[in-house]
Amino acid sequence: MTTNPRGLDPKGGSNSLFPAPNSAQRAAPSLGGGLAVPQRQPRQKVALKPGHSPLDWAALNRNTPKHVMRGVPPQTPPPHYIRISKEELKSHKTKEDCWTSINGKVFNITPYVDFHPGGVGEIMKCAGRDGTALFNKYHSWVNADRMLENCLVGVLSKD
Ligand code: HEM
Repeated sequence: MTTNPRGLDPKGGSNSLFPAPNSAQRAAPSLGGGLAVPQRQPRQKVALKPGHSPLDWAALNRNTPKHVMRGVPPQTPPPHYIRISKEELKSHKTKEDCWTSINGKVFNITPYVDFHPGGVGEIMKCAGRDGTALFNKYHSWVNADRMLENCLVGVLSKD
């Protein structure tokens, strides 16, 4: 049987494998030559409580008044008027009353904690303090501003 130059068999026979079984473009099965492919640890999946998917989080945001998500009285001025000191931030560090700061913004993450795909233990590491570095270490691609927009309490003061 003849094959074309790329080793493809137009009739789809056993020669049609591409890349060819011994090609350098294939990942090496293990030891013994070929390309070395770094083996990643399997992702540790966290089981969230029922009703805590990202879609449920979106629904909660749609159906809950903003001041409730912010955890503030209804007449509280909008977030850009509210300055929050580090001391004040520190006083909100329990699961029932949990704030964190990311990129200078202070969020009430109390309603979000049980929705966190990385688990409660992980997100609580940023409770009551600036969580920017931890946040970026694990998932700099996640858009916290968007995900937590209704939970924005105010702005972290510089002093
Ligand atoms: C308010 C802060 C946070 C928000 C909004 C947030 C949000 C998220 C989101 C959306 C994911 C899913 C990402 C994906 O599947 O691509 C995730 C996963 C994760 N988060 Fe967070 N997170 C926050 C804080 C933290 C902190 C402080 C830590 C660590 C100390 C952390 C550790 C993780 C880990 C380990 C995962 C799992 C990553 C994986 O499945 O590979 N997160 N988080």
